[in-house]
Amino acid sequence: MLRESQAILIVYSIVSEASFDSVLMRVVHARSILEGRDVPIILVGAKADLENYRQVSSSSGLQLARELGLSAFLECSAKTKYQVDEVFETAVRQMLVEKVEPARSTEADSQRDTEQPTEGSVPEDAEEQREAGIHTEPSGAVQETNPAPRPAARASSSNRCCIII
Ligand SMILES: Nc1nc2c(ncn2[C@@H]2O[C@H](COP(=O)(O)OP(=O)(O)OP(=O)(O)O)[C@@H](O)[C@H]2O)c(=O)[nH]1
Repeated sequence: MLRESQAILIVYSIVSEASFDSVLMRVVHARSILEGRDVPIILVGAKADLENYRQVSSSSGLQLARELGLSAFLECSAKTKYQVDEVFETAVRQMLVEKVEPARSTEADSQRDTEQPTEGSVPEDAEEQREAGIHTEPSGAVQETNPAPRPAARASSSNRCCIII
């Protein structure tokens, strides 16, 4: 299952430092199974409604995602539904730009592809972060949805997303 995934969500709980500490191990494990395939890995901090019990800051989540070269970082709450849709939308968006099937690009396609803005690594500067799609939510939660640059491609009907909790 993991081997055939086209997007991977690695989920920890913001109220459990132990679950956050296990992220590195889970990313290493996922990458070892992917054997070099460039599959987007998205880091998700769950139980974001439990702000009063928070053990892992949003900035720690974002920093780890950056350090590990992950594709995106978000926090969500299954209980309140906060950003749950965004997690899956991000996964799908990332899958659609992933090299799922080599695109048979036409001249028009290649022209369009080269006109798209180049998305890069996560900047430190606040203004650049805003432009890059990193949002600071009213709750203070940081959402980083800017993907690392990936080749344009076509989605296949058999796209799979694997969630590691
Ligand atoms: N407050 C809150 N509780 C949640 C959320 N998601 C899950 N839970 C609760 O966390 C407990 C475990 O949820 P599960 O869905 O079983 O998750 P799990 O990964 O199997 O279990 P844990 O590792 O114990 O969290 C249950 O009591 C859930 O109701 C959330 O977003 N907010």
